[in-house]
Amino acid sequence: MNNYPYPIKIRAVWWREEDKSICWINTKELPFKEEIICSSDPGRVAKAIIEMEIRGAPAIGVAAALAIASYAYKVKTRDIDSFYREVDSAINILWNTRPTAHNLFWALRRMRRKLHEAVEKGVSVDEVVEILENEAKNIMDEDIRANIKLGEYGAELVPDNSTILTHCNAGALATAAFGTAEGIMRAAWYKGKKIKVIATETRPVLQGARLTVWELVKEGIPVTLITDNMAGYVIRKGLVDLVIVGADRITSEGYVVNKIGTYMIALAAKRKGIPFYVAAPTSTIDLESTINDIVIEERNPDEVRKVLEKYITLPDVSALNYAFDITDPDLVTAIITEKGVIKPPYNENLPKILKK
Ligand SMILES: CSC[C@@H](O)[C@@H](O)C(=O)COP(=O)(O)O
Repeated sequence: MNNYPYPIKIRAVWWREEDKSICWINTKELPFKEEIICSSDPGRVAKAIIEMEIRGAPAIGVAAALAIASYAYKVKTRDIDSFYREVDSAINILWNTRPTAHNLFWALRRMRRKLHEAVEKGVSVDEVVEILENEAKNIMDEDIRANIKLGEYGAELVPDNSTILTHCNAGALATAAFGTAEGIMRAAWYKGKKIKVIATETRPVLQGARLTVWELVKEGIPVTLITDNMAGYVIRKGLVDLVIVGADRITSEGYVVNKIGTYMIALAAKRKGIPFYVAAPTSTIDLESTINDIVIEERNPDEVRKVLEKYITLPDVSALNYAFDITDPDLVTAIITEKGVIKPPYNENLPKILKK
């Protein structure tokens, strides 16, 4: 297991075998400090997700699954019904952390299904614990493999010597490893394509400036940082050949929910006539949902009033803090998944690809 065709230099979340705990790199501290935290407490992992120590839709899903597996080892009771109730309430704690990232619910549903099936079969608590560990490890490994696969599909769409604009962090730190949008950049880079990246800073949490820049520098891929409000101008000026972003949720019609600011970039790309690609594993696609079901997370307005914990405005000014926005399907050139590149019409082609 774990034979990946490319170097895996950065992991956002992983399993620590010695004490069956989940570990993560605290992205709140990057790029200044590489702090590793390990825990088996679902409440602690939930806090890490809410406060964005762990963030990025696929990473959140993997972390939630590993947290459940780790907690299962710590449950004391050997009575299967009490065990079921305790693990089920841990699932609920993680369920109520961030409302937009589809991968969270997808991963927790998988864990709950395994728990339910095992208990129905009448197996022992120790066996269920092992089943949960295997399922969580599968979710993690599948995420890494999906990113590599979609990275390879996407790399074929990246011209040599091109400049890619990306928004926020859809990198290794937003997934179990390798990244989605950045997975494409990594695959293109390892295949020898000379690419350059323009990264937006991504206010208010600065994932682009703090995380994307750190990752790309570590990889040796040339990166230039811009403020979010420069994106329109650099696209208009012809400094960008293509845009690649990640996604937190994709609806059945092909609406893309991604980091706030994505929509403005998609509009500018359309106007300029350059491709706007969305990179996401199929675990981000929710065929059951339509645009009416999307819940956009609203975070503490203090994130907008502050930069790196320091107020930049009057502390009591009214501020909005939508964490995500919605990009219409007609602005999306293609959705790149581990099952292939999906072109419009998305309402017809998404279900076809997902059934593969
Ligand atoms: C691969 S996750 C999707 C990303 O493009 C992006 O929206 C993102 O970084 C997630 O947001 P975050 O709020 O940091 O969890």
